[in-house]
Amino acid sequence: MPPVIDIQGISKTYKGGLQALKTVDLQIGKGEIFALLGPNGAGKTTLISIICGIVTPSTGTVIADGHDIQSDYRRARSRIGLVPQELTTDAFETVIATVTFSRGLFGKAPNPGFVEKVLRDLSLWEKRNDKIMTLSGGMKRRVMIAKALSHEPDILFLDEPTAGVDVELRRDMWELVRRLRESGVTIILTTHYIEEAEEMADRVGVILKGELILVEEKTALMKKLGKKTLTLNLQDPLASLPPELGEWDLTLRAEGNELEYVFDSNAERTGVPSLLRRLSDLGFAFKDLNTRQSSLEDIFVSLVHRDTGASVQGVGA
Ligand SMILES: Nc1ncnc2c1ncn2[C@@H]1O[C@H](COP(=O)(O)OP(=O)(O)OP(=O)(O)O)[C@@H](O)[C@H]1O
Repeated sequence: MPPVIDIQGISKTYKGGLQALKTVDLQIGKGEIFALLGPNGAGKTTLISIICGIVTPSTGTVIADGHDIQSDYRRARSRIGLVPQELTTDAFETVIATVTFSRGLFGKAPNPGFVEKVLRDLSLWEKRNDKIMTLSGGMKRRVMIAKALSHEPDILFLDEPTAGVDVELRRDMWELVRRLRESGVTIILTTHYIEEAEEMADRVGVILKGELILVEEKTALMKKLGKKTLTLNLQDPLASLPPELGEWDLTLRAEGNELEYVFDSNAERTGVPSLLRRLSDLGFAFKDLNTRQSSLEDIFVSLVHRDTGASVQGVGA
């Protein structure tokens, strides 16, 4: 099946010379949930804006649902719904008028039944006659999604969909995204909440300094790069790491009360049994132990560190 979005050789240098995107090639399949991760300023919004035809690329082509976003803009754009990062709504209009008007902008015939369904799906029906300025921030964000869905797009972009919304609304949005995917909509989202990508995405792309450094199935990524951490709660605290334990990658935490060992869970020899044996030989007793699989966030942070040597800002819940 051909991809629903085909990005070939896209790059962007803004006026003034800043290269926001190096050459990006990416194909996204129909019905996929694709999460684009990256620190602030990595180029996520630039890439989304190019795919949606809002920013002109310096090189390359984007085909959305069979239509070239530049030479066949209107048809390509009509297939796409975009929920931008910024809340941009007509504050004095009612919810229903705004969403109905958005549909008209794409040349779609009026369909009050469809608008009602969108508003009900987003729990906005009760608020349909309220002016947007009177709504809470979370409700306004729902209105942005309703606007983006008003013309029945089959590709939906969500740029930081849950930034600044409470946990309950975030869960509601995840549920909505899943329902949309079940109805065949392809979803591309950018997020700073890695938990969001971990929860929902089929595939993950990591963008750093304008470069797409990795695109991978989420489960494969977590399996491949995932590490495990073994934590031992010591009976008696240690002042420092004994040199006899030098062959293991250990860290002393909690004022010497916890010994942490990070290991590759896919490796043939994890080093766990030999570590436990050595501890016992040395007479170090422990009260408890547990292991934890690394999260997508751990993986992301280590990737960013590896590539930039810098700390990651603005990442994480
Ligand atoms: N219109 C513009 N003119 C010049 N430079 C721009 C413009 N828009 C973005 N940039 C620059 O391009 C780079 C990428 O920005 P972009 O907004 O795409 O990043 P982002 O990954 O979406 O970041 P964030 O997570 O902060 O939203 C940044 O250095 C930004 O300052």
